[in-house]
Amino acid sequence: MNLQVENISIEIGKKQIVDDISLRVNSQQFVGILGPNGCGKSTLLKSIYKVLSPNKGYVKLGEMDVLKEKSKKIAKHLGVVGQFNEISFDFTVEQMVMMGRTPHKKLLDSEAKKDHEMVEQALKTVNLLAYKNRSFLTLSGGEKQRVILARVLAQEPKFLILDEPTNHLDVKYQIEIIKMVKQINIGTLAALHDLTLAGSYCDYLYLLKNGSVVTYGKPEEVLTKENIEFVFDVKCEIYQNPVTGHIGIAYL
Ligand SMILES: Nc1ncnc2c1ncn2[C@@H]1O[C@H](COP(=O)(O)OP(=O)(O)OP(=O)(O)O)[C@@H](O)[C@H]1O
Repeated sequence: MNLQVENISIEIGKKQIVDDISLRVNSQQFVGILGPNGCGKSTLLKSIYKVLSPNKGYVKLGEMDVLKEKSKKIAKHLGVVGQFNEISFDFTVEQMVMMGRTPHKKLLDSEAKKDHEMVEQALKTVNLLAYKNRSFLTLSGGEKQRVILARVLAQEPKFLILDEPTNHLDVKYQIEIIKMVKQINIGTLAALHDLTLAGSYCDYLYLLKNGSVVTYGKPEEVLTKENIEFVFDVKCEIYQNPVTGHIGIAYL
């Protein structure tokens, strides 16, 4: 499924947080949003997954007008991994992942064989099957993040929104999660902080500053020393990593 975001502006308490942003993610593309803390990445993503109403603009997911469509219909197609995954009541890992099946069920539907199979498969993928009866609240930050990803996998989405999906994860799981998401091979829009990771795995990047898009394009077009200094206020040199062949960044 593809995503089209047109002229989104979001004002919160008279402050312009997102200023006329348009972007596109084609189906099967992995697109990254980069920018400093507070530049509006999460706020923009929230407006796409309907937690926040923009003041202006529209969002199309496939043929659906996201801002007008019912949340349940959107949830059948759109999976979201947010930045904070805290919950107040405790659930087991299995119950948390089963919640991903909710958009596919009718009112009072019980859990069918297929739901259990999907949950098991998703837990296997994130390497947490052995944790299925553990209490979610007792997990580490990285384990929680993987459970949330399993919940999204069980949801069988056609498009993914990820807000710093590698938060809390050690280097092994950072890479695994990104690879896993790429393997699902559906349109994905992800806010990321790690520029090297973004440069290695994203097909396309949008670079934000103060709520606006500064530039966009392929990683090698966006991750230049001039753009990085302008947006993040740090000096660096860009090189080709001799081992991976991807973009390397040496901060000065
Ligand atoms: N509900 C709110 N009320 C007031 N200000 C808000 C609200 N939500 C976001 N903001 C402000 O909007 C700006 C953008 O926040 P946002 O969370 O979108 O940034 P971000 O780019 O995702 O940052 P980070 O990289 O730190 O996660 C910040 O200055 C934040 O304080």
